[in-house]
Amino acid sequence: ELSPAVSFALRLSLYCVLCVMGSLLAAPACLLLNGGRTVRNMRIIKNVVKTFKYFFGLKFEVKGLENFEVEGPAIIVSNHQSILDMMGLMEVLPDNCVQVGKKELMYTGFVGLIMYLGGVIFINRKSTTSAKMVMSEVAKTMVAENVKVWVYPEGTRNCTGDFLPFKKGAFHLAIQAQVPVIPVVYSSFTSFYNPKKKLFTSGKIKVEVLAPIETKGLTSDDVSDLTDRCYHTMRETFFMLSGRPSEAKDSS
Ligand SMILES: CCCCCC/C=C\CCCCCCCCCC(=O)SCCNC(=O)CCNC(=O)[C@H](O)C(C)(C)COP(=O)(O)OP(=O)(O)OC[C@H]1O[C@@H](n2cnc3c(N)ncnc32)[C@H](O)[C@@H]1OP(=O)(O)O
Ligand SMILES: CCCCCCCC/C=C\CCCCCCCC(=O)OC[C@@H](O)COP(=O)(O)O
Repeated sequence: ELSPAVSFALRLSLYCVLCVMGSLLAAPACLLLNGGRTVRNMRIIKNVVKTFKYFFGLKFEVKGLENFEVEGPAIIVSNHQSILDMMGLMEVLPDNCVQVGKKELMYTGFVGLIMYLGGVIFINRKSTTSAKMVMSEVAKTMVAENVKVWVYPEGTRNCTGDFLPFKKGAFHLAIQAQVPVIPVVYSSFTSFYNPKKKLFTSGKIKVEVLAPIETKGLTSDDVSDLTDRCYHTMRETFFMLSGRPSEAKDSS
């Protein structure tokens, strides 16, 4: 038996190797089949990434996939615990959906290349003005091109077993484009993955796609309310899926 710390390092290294090799494999396929940067490449990327879970003994239990079947574009928001989230993302990713990511990810070699080819929208988190400009451009193109956009509203990875406060960008975007918000919640990883404790074992992740929240008729005045509503609904679902009592329940 390997010690947990050695096992942690090996398994995380394997994840990185899989990501790089997967990207090496998928990039030519993306270029040959679809000719360049397009959301259609996400199907190829998704099929490659969906095999990764078997290497780590991870199981996904998904509920509510039918909630993705909205007419036209939407903003999908979900909690962000770790770089492993990429597997959970690809497990449920609907067609025609791109993600918002920090621009540093573009410079990770082949992995950055595959994100670029898949149509990932890169934002500069150090410049609010430029991030907002990119996002309002997205509000226009997502409607014109019938694309869904996946945003991690916590804005950074957070594996503490609770949520960080939500940033409002995703909700501005939904209201500007007048498209529904579809929340997706992943149960806590803390029982099988904890980088601080050097823990990474096999495990089960519960995923729930929640009912779409309409934004038709809402204005910029409603952004805070919409953000709060999503935050509370998702956090309550998170505690429920993670098998812990909900604080939110007590107060409502
Ligand atoms: C084949 C094998 C392959 C293997 C590898 C494959 C790899 C990949 C395949 C693809 C997978 C890709 C996965 C990518 C995942 C990446 C995840 C990330 O990188 S998460 C980090 C980046 N994402 C985010 O940060 C999104 C969430 N953040 C926001 O929404 C933010 O609000 C912001 C970024 C837009 C701005 O942030 P910040 O500068 O911190 O400022 P704020 O405090 O949030 O806002 C300041 C005020 O501005 C208002 N605001 C925000 N947005 C808008 C807007 N669009 N219009 C108008 N106003 C806006 C906001 O409300 C604030 O005002 P206030 O008065 O305080 O309300
Ligand atoms: C030439 C450079 C070579 C570098 C090679 C790097 C290879 C990287 C390999 C595997 C990494 C897998 C990346 C999967 C994508 C997951 C994206 C992600 O989850 O990014 C974190 C980001 O959301 C939040 O950032 P912070 O938590 O604020 O930080």
